[in-house]
Amino acid sequence: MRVKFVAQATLPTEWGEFTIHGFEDLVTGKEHVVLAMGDLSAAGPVLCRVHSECLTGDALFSLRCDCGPQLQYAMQAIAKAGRGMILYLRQEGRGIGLLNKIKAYSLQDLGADTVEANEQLGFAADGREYEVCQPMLAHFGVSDVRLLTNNPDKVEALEVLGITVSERVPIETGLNSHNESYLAVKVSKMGHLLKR
Ligand SMILES: Nc1nc2c(ncn2[C@@H]2O[C@H](COP(=O)(O)OP(=O)(O)OP(=O)(O)O)[C@@H](O)[C@H]2O)c(=O)[nH]1
Ligand SMILES: [Zn+2]
Repeated sequence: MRVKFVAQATLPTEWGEFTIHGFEDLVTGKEHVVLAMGDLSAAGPVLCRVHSECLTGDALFSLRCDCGPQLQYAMQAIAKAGRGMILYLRQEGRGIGLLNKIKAYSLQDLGADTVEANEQLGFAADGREYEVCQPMLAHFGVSDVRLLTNNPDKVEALEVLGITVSERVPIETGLNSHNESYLAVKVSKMGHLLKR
């Protein structure tokens, strides 16, 4: 088994009451969480966000990226729908870890873009993997999702795992003057589907 469910509790937020479910990743040792709301085992695809950890954006209000606003948007959308889930995966910095992401930011301060900085450090542009999503979704009896993402690779990664992505729901938010070129590179080099 890839993950072990450990505990759950209520998590009241500004937008409504979620439940938080903690999982131990038995391959990486990471502690992942799911925020859930509503009856996930009911019929019909579940509104779902697979969010990769970004300490700087999710918790420290950084304007370098769009992660914080995307997380808030997803929580609000799920609260509005009354049903949905966020898989919060601890793969910081597209899998390279927090300290390497800070090294990458340092190279970006000198002119590299988000992809070049990773490559200069000897990493792939995106080192994330999504295998852990399959057993986490299965824990909730979910096999069909409406996925909040702009990243087609993420849709494909879930489909390869046997998860049905009935719909890709765009999550375009958080544009500011500091992340404009960063988001443009996600479109031009990483294939993200952003209209702006
Ligand atoms: N290495 C690196 N990681 C970054 C950088 N900016 C954001 N991240 C990480 O990227 C991850 C989020 O990935 P994104 O590319 O923003 O978006 P996505 O998850 O692929 O796609 P969406 O579902 O549309 O949000 C988080 O783990 C962030 O910590 C960066 O400049 N360098
Ligand atoms: Zn971020």
